[in-house]
Parts: sequence; C-alpha cells; structure tokens
Amino acid sequence: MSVMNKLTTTCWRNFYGDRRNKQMLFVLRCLHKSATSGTFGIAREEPLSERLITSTDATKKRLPKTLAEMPGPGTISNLFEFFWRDGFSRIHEIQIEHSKMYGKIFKSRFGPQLVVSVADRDLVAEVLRAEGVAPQRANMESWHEYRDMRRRSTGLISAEGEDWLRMRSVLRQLIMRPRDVAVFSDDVSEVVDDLIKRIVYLRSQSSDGTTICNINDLFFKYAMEGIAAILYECRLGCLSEKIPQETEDYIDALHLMFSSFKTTMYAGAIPKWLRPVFPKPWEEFCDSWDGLFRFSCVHVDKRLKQIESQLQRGEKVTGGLLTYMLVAKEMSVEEIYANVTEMLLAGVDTTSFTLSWASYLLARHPDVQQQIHAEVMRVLGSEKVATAEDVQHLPFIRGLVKETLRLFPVLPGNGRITQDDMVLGGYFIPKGTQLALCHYSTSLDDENFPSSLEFRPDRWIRKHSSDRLDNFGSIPFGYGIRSCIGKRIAELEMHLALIRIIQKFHCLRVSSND
Ligand code: HEM
Repeated sequence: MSVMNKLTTTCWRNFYGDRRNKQMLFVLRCLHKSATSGTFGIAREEPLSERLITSTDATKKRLPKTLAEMPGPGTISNLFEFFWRDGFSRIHEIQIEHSKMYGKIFKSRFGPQLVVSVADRDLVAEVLRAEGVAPQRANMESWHEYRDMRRRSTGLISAEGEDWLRMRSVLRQLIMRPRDVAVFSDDVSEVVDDLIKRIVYLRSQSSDGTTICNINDLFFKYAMEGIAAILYECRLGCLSEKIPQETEDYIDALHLMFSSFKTTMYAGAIPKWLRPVFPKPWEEFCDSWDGLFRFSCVHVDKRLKQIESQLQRGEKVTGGLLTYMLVAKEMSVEEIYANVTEMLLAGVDTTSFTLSWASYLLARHPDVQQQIHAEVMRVLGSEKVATAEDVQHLPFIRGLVKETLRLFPVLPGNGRITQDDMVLGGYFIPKGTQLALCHYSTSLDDENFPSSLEFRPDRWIRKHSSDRLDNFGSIPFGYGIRSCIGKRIAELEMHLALIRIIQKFHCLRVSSND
C-alpha cells in the first residue's frame, strides 16, 4: 500500500467509515448548507394565473400544471423523515430517494412551508439561466436575525438586493478570475510548505511512522491558514505545534458554528415562540457568530491601524485583499467585517472536506494516483514548487478536484427564492417559491455522467478542443451571478496542496517503502 493509502485510509476508516452513509458528516458540518441548500420556505399553492390560462391557443393545449398537482411527500411523512429519522443528516440521500419516487421535479411540505426540488440538469440550467440581477438565496432568516440583534452588517452570503449587488461588484473584481487569484499563489505556497512539514512531523510521531489519523483536522487547519493568509494578510499559526490561543478560540467558534448548523436547521423548523423551550441551538448559533466576528474585527482593525500610520508617515500603502478593501473604501468597515467573517467561514470546511475526499479517492484508486503522479512528474518533477500558472498544464489535477466535487459535493444543493412567476418542467411556479436545486442527484445521474458512481478524473479532460464538458450536471460551486465567489481561491488552495502531496509522498513511497 502506498504512503498515500496509509495516510488516508486509516483516517477514513476512523472518521467516515462507509462512503455514502457518512457523507453527511461533512455535509452537515459545512457552513453554507443552511444558507444555500433549500429545505424550508414558504410558497402558496395558487391556482394558475388568469394570464397563463387565457393567453394563446397553443398555451391552452399545454397548460402548465399547478403546484397542487406536483407529486411529492406530504407533511406527515416529511416530519417523520426529518425529525424522527434524522433527515437533516441525510439531505443528500433523501434528494436521491425522492427524485426516484416522485420524478425530477417534486415538492416537499412542512406544514405551511413548501419547497420545490429540481433534480434535473436541464431544469436546473433553465432556472439559473433565467436568474435576474440579484438572485435571492433561501433560508437566511436566522442570519438576518442575528445581524439585526447585534447591529452587524450582512456579508455576501447573507445580503440581498442592492446591498448584495454592490458588495458583489466590489469583490468580484478582486477574486473571481483565475488571474486575480494567481497573485495569492506565493502566500498559498508558503502555507503548503507548512502543511507538508506538519505531515512529515505527524507521520514521524505515529506508531508505524507513516499513518496520519484525522486527516480532516489537518486539512481543516490548512484551509483555515490558507484563507486567512489571503483574507487577513497574516498567518494564524494553525499548522504549528503550539497554536496561539486566539487562533484556538477561533477554531472552537468555527467548530461550534459547524456543529450547531444541524441544530440550527431544526431550530429553523421550529417556530420562534418555541425557542424558550429549546434555547440551546439559538444560543450556540449566536455564541459562535460572536466568536467569529470578534476574531475578524481584531484582524481587520489591526490592518486598519497599520494603514493609518503608514498614511500618516506619508508611506505608500501596498497589500492584498484586505488592504485594498480598506483603502478603496467601497464598502464600510462594518461591511468589511461581515464579508471577511463570512468568507472565512465559507472557505474552511468546504475546501478541507474536498481535500479529504480527494485524498481518500486517490488512496482507493492507486491506478489513478499513479496516472496523476506521472502527470505531475512530467510537468514539474519532484522538486519544483507549483504556481497557479503551472496548474493550467496539469489537467489531471484539475480533473481530480472536479471529479471529487462531483462525487462528494460539499453542498448537496443550492436554494433560491423565485423572483418572478415561471413555468418549469410543465408546472406553474409562482413568484416567491423556494426552489432546491439538487445537484447531488444530477451529479450521480448516469444520463449526465456515464457510470456516474465511478471515480474517473479523466472524464473532465478535453481530448479535443471542441469537446464540450457538461456544465449543469455538476455545479458544486453553483452557477452564474450568485455562484461561489471563492471558487478560484478554493481551487488554488486545493490544487497547490494536492500537487505537493502527490510530489512528496508518492515519491516517498517509491523511494523508501517499496
Ligand atoms: C470546495 C470549496 C467550495 C465550495 C464547494 C463552495 C461552494 C459554494 C456554493 C455551492 C455556494 C452557493 C452558490 C449559489 O448559491 O449559487 C457558495 C457561495 C459562496 N461561497 Fe463558496 N464554496 C467553496 C469555497 C469557498 C471559499 C474558499 C470562499 C471564500 C473566499 C467561499 C465564499 C463563498 C461566498 C462569499 C459565497 C456567497 C456568494 C454570493 O452569494 O454572492 N467559498 N459556495
């Protein structure tokens, strides 16, 4: 067994056990889930609008059906599924089960609340292509409530309408394109150096000298250090032997946030007036946000002070993302606090779980590991430190990340509130309906990806320049104007880490273990 296998399989046995059963572990710990995957929302089952019924003869012949006619589980069975059978931990499985039972568009009811789930690639494409200038995310009420309570601003994840549009247009100029994030390549590389040192150290401490347990903890710290290096322009020391106390506190706040998501989802399903009876989820939610904001404010304020004194001394101010935001003043300082806090939250579990799954898949598929290793050796050799530029010449590495996210998308779906009436899949969907776009189902559909359960990173490699690779079957970062703004940062962090791990540990296996 290769070192890579040892590095990962032991940990996976401990941490996840069975592949499908345990995907919930990371799915649930992920930040965005309550923010983006649709579970609850309110829509009315209205009769067809007069306009649609009477428009033209052609329309009359193919009258859209009403929501009342749409199949789907009823309230009782849903309540049973979610509250009795721990459905919030199995949203991805339920998505697949329900789409098999009810078809590619179905509704789920929770009392007065209704969600229309869309589990078809073309219908998902139709929804996302028709989005307006400021698409609305679902299930953000608890986030808004906290911000109002503490008089804090919303950030990109939680903001809506004009506020969102304004902040998005500032940030998209800075981090949306590969060439924008290439400037962070050296910072990320330094964090990868520390990751490799940490792996070497942990291996040396293990009883067999090769195995690292709890690899996800390692990737969690790597992802946190990497995103903080970009967002705060400083190092936190997550990968050092002795982690600074304020960083430990922040890690605790993050863990609390991720672990309270499930309870928060339950809390979201329970009416507010029941909070006095079940106070814990809401208290934990507020505590963790307090901790996250506290930490971000410290770092933003520190940089702000440095900039002010540089300016007083008449010095030129240079720096990265935070410096730009503080100097350009296109957002208020409160908005900057909110955005760095949300981005840090968004950028840790997502990236770290994807790295864990990628390592697991490589360990389980030594043949693929071998092919990827060969590509890395051919392009870089064992010593050259990869840059963002090099990744363009490593299609297998890019395919590895895409295929990992297809099989194990960190978020099983996206949530949207429709901003106009629409007809979808033959149904009339009124404005204000909550949609759940089920890309876990579409990613594992053989129609979209032949032999969809097989791990084949090469399916993402273009053999000819005219090859069209599917876009909407697998959209782990979402699509369009409200898609993940951190996609390029996440890819940079994952690509550079995986390249170096493959360079270092595969080589170790060849030279010392065999
Ligand atoms: C593997 C890594 C990641 C995955 C799979 C992922 C996935 C997603 C998804 C599915 C969405 C929702 C898109 C939609 O609603 O259409 C999203 C939104 C978002 N993500 Fe990520 N994400 C990742 C990493 C990151 C990182 C590193 C950052 C920080 C820089 C980040 C920041 C955000 C923000 C701020 C939003 C909200 C965007 C908006 O509403 O305008 N994400 N992400």
